[in-house]
Amino acid sequence: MVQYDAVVIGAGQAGPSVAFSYAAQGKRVAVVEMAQPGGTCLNHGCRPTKALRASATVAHSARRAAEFGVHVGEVRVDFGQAIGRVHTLIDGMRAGLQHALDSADNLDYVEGRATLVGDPEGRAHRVLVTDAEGGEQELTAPEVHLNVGTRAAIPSIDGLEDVAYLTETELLNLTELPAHLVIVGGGYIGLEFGQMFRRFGSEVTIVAGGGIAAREDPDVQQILTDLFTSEGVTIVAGRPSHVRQEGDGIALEVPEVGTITGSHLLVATGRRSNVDLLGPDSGLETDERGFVITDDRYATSVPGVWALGDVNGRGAFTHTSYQDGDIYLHPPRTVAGRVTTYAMFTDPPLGRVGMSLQDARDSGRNVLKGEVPMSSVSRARLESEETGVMRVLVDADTEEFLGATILGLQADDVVQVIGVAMQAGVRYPVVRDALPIHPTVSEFFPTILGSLEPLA
Ligand SMILES: Cc1cc2nc3c(=O)[nH]c(=O)nc-3n(C[C@H](O)[C@H](O)[C@H](O)COP(=O)(O)OP(=O)(O)OC[C@H]3O[C@@H](n4cnc5c(N)ncnc54)[C@H](O)[C@@H]3O)c2cc1C
Ligand SMILES: NC(=O)c1ccc[n+]([C@@H]2O[C@H](COP(=O)([O-])OP(=O)(O)OC[C@H]3O[C@@H](n4cnc5c(N)ncnc54)[C@H](O)[C@@H]3O)[C@@H](O)[C@H]2O)c1
Repeated sequence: MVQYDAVVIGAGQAGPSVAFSYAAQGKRVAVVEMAQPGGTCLNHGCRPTKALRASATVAHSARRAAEFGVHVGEVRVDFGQAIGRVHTLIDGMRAGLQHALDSADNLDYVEGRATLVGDPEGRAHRVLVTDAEGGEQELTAPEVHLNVGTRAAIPSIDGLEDVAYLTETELLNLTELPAHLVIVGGGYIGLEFGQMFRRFGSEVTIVAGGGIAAREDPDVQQILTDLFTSEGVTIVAGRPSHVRQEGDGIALEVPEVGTITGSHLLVATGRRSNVDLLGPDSGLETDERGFVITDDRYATSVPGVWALGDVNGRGAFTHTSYQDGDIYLHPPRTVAGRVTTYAMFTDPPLGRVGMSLQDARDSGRNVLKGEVPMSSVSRARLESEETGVMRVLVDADTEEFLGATILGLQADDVVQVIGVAMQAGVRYPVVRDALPIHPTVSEFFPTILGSLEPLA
């Protein structure tokens, strides 16, 4: 049994920063990781997908080059090379983190799956670590920090377990381009991968229960549907009832549509919490979705155990997870009142913060709406990127920002103008009257905020 001052379980976004900070204060810390340091984001999430997206964007721009008076000849995608670039980048980033974990004083990096095995004497938590060969060691500490994240939630579809389906992890390990990628799920993962693989040259069919980008406003869903369709992606609304292997490929029965066949099947139907991997004796209270319940400084129902990142259900993004670590390390900061700004990295991307139109209608507040189509935004016109819309919602009585939906050029960055204003409690006339840079997308916020109308 090895004693520590703290054990961090999971080397995702929040865990390493807590561990490095503790170790720098002279506390003895163990970081237990069952897969690879960097967690989902670094190894099979944000970073490899955005690196791969960069190749897809280049292919798309090259195909459009003649529109801009640039002639590049035939565009040929070498998927092996594109994915090789991704792995080189990611391996380098992971090696940097691994080196930092291995070389920090007072910090032990322990490979294996951690289970919480109870606290019979009420003094220290016991963490059992089982490595890939079945070897076990026990660690004890008065403090345990959970950063165990989530994994792909696999829907119960008849026959699914008998076919070679992919999650994002296996998809990113392909070295050859799928001839026809069928994606179940039209959320972030389905749309980001769907557009990329289509731009690489795969046939792509998205089977979206509830439609694509189901949480967004109908006009946003329609713009995305039109965009994807124009690029040759097939979108069908429905939920597969049955899946089977058919020759080298797969066949899905979708009651609303019929049979869909493809060479590869990606399942992208949401995430589930990894709290179950901590074993049956963790004693942690969870919500109805299986996420760990915490207070505003991440304390769980078990004294001396904190939960940071996706596993606490307070965010589902790298930036929320990373910030959990930062907030935790800087008391008396709390997560209460955090404004979560986020983006879906289609091209063009969708930037979101706060209320959608439906949320605003449901709020019962006196809401004003301002919007412009991207086709009116001069920067977007100059770059021939006219797809999308900029929309801002404010409270007419309090002048607070309520939300923004920006679909279009640079929306992932542009939306942060409103996100920061909301977090800072800035009233909308301040942004309306601020001086913007020309020609940028953000320069349209004063225009939008100067022409607000009551929400119908
Ligand atoms: C394809 C994809 C694309 C994404 N793109 C974006 C994006 O562009 N922007 C964005 O903000 N977010 C994105 N996300 C979401 C983002 O990856 C997650 O929100 C983020 O990684 C959560 O970080 P975390 O540290 O909370 O958990 P994770 O990154 O999941 O880390 C948890 C770690 O804990 C380890 N672990 C779990 N249980 C145990 C155990 N019992 N013992 C030992 N170790 C354990 C896991 O192996 C893992 O390394 C994407 C996700 C996916 C899947
Ligand atoms: N850009 C980003 O920040 C980014 C990118 C990728 C992933 N992520 C994170 O990963 C999470 C998971 O992404 P995701 O796309 O898997 O989930 P999601 O929740 O965004 O979308 C899943 C979709 O699958 C549909 N669905 C569920 N079961 C189905 C079934 N049986 N048949 C057909 N459709 C079905 C749902 O209706 C939903 O629209 C996101 O919520 C986000 O937190 C973030």
